Amino acid sequence: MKISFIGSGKVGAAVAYTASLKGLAQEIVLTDAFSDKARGEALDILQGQAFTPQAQIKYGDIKDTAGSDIIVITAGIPRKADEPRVLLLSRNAGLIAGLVKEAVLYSPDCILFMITNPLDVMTQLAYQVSGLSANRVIGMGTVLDTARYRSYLAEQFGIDARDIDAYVVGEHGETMVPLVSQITIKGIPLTELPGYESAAIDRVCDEVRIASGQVIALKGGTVFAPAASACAVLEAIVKDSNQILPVCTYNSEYGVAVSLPTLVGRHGAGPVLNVPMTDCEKAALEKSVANIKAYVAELP
Ligand SMILES: NC(=O)c1ccc[n+]([C@@H]2O[C@H](COP(=O)([O-])OP(=O)(O)OC[C@H]3O[C@@H](n4cnc5c(N)ncnc54)[C@H](O)[C@@H]3O)[C@@H](O)[C@H]2O)c1
Repeated sequence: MKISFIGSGKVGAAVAYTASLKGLAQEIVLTDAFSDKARGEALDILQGQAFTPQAQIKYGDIKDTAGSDIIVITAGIPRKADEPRVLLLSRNAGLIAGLVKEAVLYSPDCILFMITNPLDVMTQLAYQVSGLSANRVIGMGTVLDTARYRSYLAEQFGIDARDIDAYVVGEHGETMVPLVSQITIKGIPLTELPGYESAAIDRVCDEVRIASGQVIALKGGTVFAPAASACAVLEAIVKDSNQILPVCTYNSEYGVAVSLPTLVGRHGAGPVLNVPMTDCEKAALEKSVANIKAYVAELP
């Protein structure tokens, strides 16, 4: 398994490091517009190899990514705490279209894993310009928002986050939809928990919506939770586990890339699974999809 990173900034480097700790690849290639950055991050990971799973850790340019099984796109300009992710659209669209086309030339059989924001628009763009089938262009989507949702619910109710089934769907952005009606803990409805109160869920949903901005304001960027979330997706692909993750893929029903619970395995993503929703949640998802479509319409 060869995993290459286009962009070795804060997130790219952290995902590569986490992937190396999990032993997800035999070969990891780091690239960046600033080649010294890629080289520095690769050497830093390499120098810990005496105590981590063995892999070839390399740096280079796009040619060195040739024959990759997975290409992770983390290049681009991140947002500031008070900026919406969509502000990055004009900054990142041209850059990402060029990088995706070039990467696929060298790795025509790859799975593209998009992390650059605005995530949904960049996933749609990558699908359009790559020529790859929809199942091979996967955005991190609301996997990170879902991780935050489960983590905050776990903290609120004093339970293990891994026991919680709860999803955030829709846009990885302001109109994300934390699904409240279907939250279960190992199959038991959340409403059965001692101490359950609906106001607490509302507070958690509000916290999830502002979670990213809060971390960016405090430390300049989100790094560890994105790395854990990205590696959950990479692991599902590498281990062909058919795990259900709310990744972002082009959805023919909606006509745009959007995040919904989806099976993820060695073939990539799909099929998308039907999650029961209340009328209110369905309406919020429709609004979120409309928002993504409006942004996609702004693509040059
Ligand atoms: N989808 C998510 O859940 C999620 C989470 C966190 C961050 N992000 C996004 O990931 C992206 C990266 O964030 P970051 O914090 O690592 O930013 P960063 O500024 O630390 O890293 C970006 C890197 O991209 C590189 N780069 C720029 N142009 C390039 C090019 N043409 N070729 C190769 N490399 C190039 C830069 O040199 C830099 O090292 C941003 O768009 C950010 O918003 C997404």
